[in-house]
Amino acid sequence: MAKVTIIGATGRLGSFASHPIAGIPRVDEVLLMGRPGRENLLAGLAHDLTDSCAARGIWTEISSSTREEDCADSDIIVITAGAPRHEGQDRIDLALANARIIRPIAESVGRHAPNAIVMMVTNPVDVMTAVALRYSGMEPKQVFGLGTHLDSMRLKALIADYFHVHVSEVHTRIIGEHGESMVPLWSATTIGGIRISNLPAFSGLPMDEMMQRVKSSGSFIIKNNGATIYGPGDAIATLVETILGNENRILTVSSYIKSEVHNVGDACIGVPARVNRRGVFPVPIRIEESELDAFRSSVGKIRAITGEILEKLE
Ligand SMILES: NC(=O)C1=CN([C@@H]2O[C@H](COP(=O)(O)OP(=O)(O)OC[C@H]3O[C@@H](n4cnc5c(N)ncnc54)[C@H](O)[C@@H]3O)[C@@H](O)[C@H]2O)C=CC1
Ligand SMILES: O=C([O-])CC(=O)C(=O)O
Repeated sequence: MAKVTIIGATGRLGSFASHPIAGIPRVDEVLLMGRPGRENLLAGLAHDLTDSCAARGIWTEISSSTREEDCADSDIIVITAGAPRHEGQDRIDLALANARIIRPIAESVGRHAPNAIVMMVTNPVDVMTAVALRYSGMEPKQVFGLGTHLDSMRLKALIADYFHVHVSEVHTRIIGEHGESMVPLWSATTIGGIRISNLPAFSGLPMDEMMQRVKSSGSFIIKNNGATIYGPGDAIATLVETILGNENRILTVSSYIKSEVHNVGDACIGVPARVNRRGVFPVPIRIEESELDAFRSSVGKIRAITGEILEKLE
């Protein structure tokens, strides 16, 4: 059984994510953490979530705290603390302000829960994953970000809709930045195990429109509904379940890569990784030349921004 801690639990995403996480059978304890001064909010949330467990007929212990040391003994720590973007902003615009929030959180997690697996969600997620890795002092396999997993799921749903097939028949992947420079791997996209380029309807596939839709999903939802909650919340829960179930699924998460993709690396970025109870393990892959050029440029962008941010934090 496992303890999952959510840091940033009073926020819109943190509070929603706690709901599916509390329902995962291998989770027996959920700790909702927030900043000092938020005790009442956290207590109310914990009480409501306890009621939700009762209504679902499950027994998960829900607690709340503003004391850093209480994250000790966590198996997984999900970090959603930090500012969200507003209409018109790019995720990258949040980098310095959120890095200043994530640094002390990462230091505290490294001190109190050095054996946990840390899932970074705060944006810009690739840069924040690097900040968490640096300041927690933990190993790369232990610290990863939600990366392009949600983007990959968004594309998967669009492809399933276009080909009129069940979503589980579609395998696809977006790698690179969780942001403008993300790279769809059309060469690795299959339906029922068949490459989509071998299917008759492929010639009409509106690839550019689909990618535009994926890239603008976050801003569309923020503009119309204030925040993205259900998509990322359930994506977070899927990852928690994959880790605790030691499932060895290949999911596209932000991990530190040295040179796993055609010698491109030295950044935390969305890549296919094997996810299990010990953490995340990027899978060395070969991709097509045009995809590689785009991935190289995405890695270059994130490496440069990460370098600037880490320098400013020193
Ligand atoms: N990677 C992804 O796919 C996604 C990432 N996000 C990111 O998750 C983060 C949270 O989003 P929301 O929950 O919508 O925002 P929110 O504003 O509702 O919640 C933010 C949370 O961060 C906490 N916080 C703010 N400043 C803090 C500080 N100085 N120290 C400690 N905690 C602090 C707040 O108390 C609150 O709990 C944002 O950075 C957002 O961009 C959101 C959706 C998807
Ligand atoms: O768009 C945002 O700012 C939130 C996010 O990362 C997403 O939903 O993809």
